Amino acid sequence: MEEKVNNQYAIIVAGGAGSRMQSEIPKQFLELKGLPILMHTLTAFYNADQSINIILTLPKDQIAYWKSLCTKFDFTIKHEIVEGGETRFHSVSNGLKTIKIDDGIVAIHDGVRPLISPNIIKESIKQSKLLGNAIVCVPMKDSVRERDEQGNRHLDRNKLVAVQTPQTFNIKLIKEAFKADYQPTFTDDASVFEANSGQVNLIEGDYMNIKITTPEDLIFAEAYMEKRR
Ligand SMILES: Nc1ccn([C@@H]2O[C@H](COP(=O)(O)OP(=O)(O)OP(=O)(O)O)[C@@H](O)[C@H]2O)c(=O)n1
Ligand SMILES: C[C@](O)(CO)[C@H](O)COP(=O)(O)O
Repeated sequence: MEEKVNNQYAIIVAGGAGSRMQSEIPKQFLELKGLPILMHTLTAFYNADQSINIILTLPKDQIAYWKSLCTKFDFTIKHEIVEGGETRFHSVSNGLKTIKIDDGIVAIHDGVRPLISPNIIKESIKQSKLLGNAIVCVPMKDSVRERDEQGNRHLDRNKLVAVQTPQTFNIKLIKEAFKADYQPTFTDDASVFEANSGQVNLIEGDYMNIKITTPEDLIFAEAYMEKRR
């Protein structure tokens, strides 16, 4: 009998230093409601679909620390650990290299977005299977301006969205896109995909799915988590 290949992957990128958080340990390991941020994130993917193969990128010098946290918190969700790279792009690239199949989907998600809901993960997987990719975003709430050497000008926010993760892709197509040389404008995976002439499909996200970047984000995240419970 032919063996059934599980072709759903998630790359959780947590290879950063968290310099804007200015904490002693990288922000992905800080505790929220008594559990390291990264454990909340991995749990959301596990709750969305237990069959997803989870790949976790970590700074090389933090791998032993993460393993010690897994023991301390008795964290048993299965995942493969991969060394992160110099930038987010390089961490994603390292994760993609460990996926040996082309026929399937991969959801790429920031480790520091622990409030992602399992329902949005499921929708992102469903739409990427139908359309080749699905990029989670939310409508802009603030008024926005563009500025450069010439000055600054109003932009129509009705045409703008704030991009979140997960960003989910057909594995073959995103691997192809990540063969590109790194550009500083590659701040997410959709921009890499688009540069390889890929049409990006947007799906509705959730304002609670914040990226924990600076200290005040921890306060919002705690409050959102409390509300969810
Ligand atoms: N070399 C890098 C840099 C970032 N990331 C990950 O990408 C996500 C989003 O990046 P960001 O919030 O900018 O994290 P940091 O790079 O850690 O933060 P900072 O820029 O403040 O140092 C995080 O989960 C981070 O760990 C990564 O995997 N590898
Ligand atoms: C991928 C991302 O979270 C989408 O909003 C964001 O672009 C990451 O940016 P950062 O420069 O790593 O903070």
